Amino acid sequence: MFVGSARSTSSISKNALNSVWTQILRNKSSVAAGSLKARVAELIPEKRNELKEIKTKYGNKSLGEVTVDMAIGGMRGIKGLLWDTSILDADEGIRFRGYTIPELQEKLPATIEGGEPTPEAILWLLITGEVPTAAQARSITDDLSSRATIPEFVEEILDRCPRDLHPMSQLSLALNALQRDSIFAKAYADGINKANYWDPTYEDSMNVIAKLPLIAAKIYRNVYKDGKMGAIDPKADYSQNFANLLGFSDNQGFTELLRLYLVIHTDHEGGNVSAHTTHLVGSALSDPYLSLAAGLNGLAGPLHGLANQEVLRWILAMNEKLGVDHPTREQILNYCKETLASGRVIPGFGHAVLRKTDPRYIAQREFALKYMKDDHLFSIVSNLFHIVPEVLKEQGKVKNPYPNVDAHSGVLLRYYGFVEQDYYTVLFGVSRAIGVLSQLVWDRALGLPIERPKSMTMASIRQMFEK
Ligand SMILES: CC(=O)SCCNC(=O)CCNC(=O)[C@H](O)C(C)(C)COP(=O)(O)OP(=O)(O)OC[C@H]1O[C@@H](n2cnc3c(N)ncnc32)[C@H](O)[C@@H]1OP(=O)(O)O
Ligand SMILES: O=C([O-])CC(=O)C(=O)O
Repeated sequence: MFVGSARSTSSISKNALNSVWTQILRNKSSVAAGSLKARVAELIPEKRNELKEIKTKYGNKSLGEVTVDMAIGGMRGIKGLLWDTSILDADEGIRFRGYTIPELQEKLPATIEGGEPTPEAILWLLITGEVPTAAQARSITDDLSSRATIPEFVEEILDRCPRDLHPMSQLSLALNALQRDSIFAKAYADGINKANYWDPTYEDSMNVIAKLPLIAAKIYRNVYKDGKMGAIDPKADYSQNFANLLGFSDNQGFTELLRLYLVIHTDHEGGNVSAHTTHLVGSALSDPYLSLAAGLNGLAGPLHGLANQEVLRWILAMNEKLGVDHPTREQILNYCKETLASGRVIPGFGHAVLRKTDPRYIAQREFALKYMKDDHLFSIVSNLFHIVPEVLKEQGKVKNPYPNVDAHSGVLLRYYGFVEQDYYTVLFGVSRAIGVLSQLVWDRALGLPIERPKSMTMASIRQMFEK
């Protein structure tokens, strides 16, 4: 029996899986009226028609030129993906279904009066494109907590992991193991009609999102604490439950930070490594567990999500090296120059698409100004905000010298006593799941095909232009 579960967590047997799927297929009317799933079902014909119309009207139009530099340079700037849940403007930053972060903070339901919006609310928004009412957001809370169980064998796998196996590797391992219970994989094996792929994809995606706090907290409690964990409280929201499971139940500041963190990290259009990988692997009809695990393996890279652990490590290493808590401007400048001179990047700065300060950084800065303006590490982050861009600009090659989302998060988490920086990317992964799985439901609903771009050899590029 898994300690974090709200109800029996004995492994879902083959028969149980069969009956879940049979129920979904036979009893569509069991989808509660007004639920998120019912809304998705209503939107699907509309969206399929919209895509058909776009293909008919614009199918043979060009989205832009592809140069040899683009093919060699990480496909930067190539418009080659369909991704509806969010879009990034190089100067303005991210919009989630058309809304900026301040707009989300104004419009999405919160748990506390005037507080941060909830991940449940953005999940509804990302999947439907519609701002949920408080009752709709609450229905997601209830749905997720009713799905929040994990089988005993997954718990055992995590218990057997050595403590020095990186938390992101453990997360990926656990997701791959949970795949045994994929409703999509079962439905595919049973010969589901492709028109219905979205349904088990939705079920798997909601299950994954619901189970992630349990898995993530289990990893945290095993690696850094005594391995014991509380239970899901069906009355609490997703972030409160996650905070409880991690062992931060009395820390309201941390829970509120978690709400902000889990909302702003969800999605960053389709081309980033974690989103693109989830989409790519999903395009082979690998189920949501396998697709997300692949995406999170990409998130675990230091140029992507892992930068949020690297930033804090880098700041703390600076303080240790200098033997001070409040380094001067000159000391910070020299430390940045030393980092660059040793052939390393300054973590938390630069971006493949953004060309201005990341609005997710600004949202976190505002949170810090509200709740922890006198924290000494926040003052270092504020100094870096001004100093690093100067140093990077001097180099003359960095396209965006400004801070990204990862430059801030570690210092906020540490302020609330969440000090284990090697774990931070797991929080990012829990959040990113919400965005990439929302899109995955639409990938299957819209019948998007297997992804397979053309590659070139050096010889074939020469041949094209040297004839
Ligand atoms: C959630 C996220 O994933 S946000 C990004 C998190 N990652 C980081 O913060 C790591 C630090 N930043 C970086 O390494 C880069 O800015 C990236 C990976 C985010 C973007 O990479 P690119 O699109 O290739 O950046 P760009 O075109 O500006 O790179 C040009 C050169 O500047 C360098 N550069 C870019 N950012 C930095 C930086 N923060 N510090 C030092 N050098 C940098 C690149 O390494 C590259 O050098 P090279 O020509 O010798 O290979
Ligand atoms: O957009 C990117 O390439 C990286 C990023 O900020 C994210 O995925 O959140």
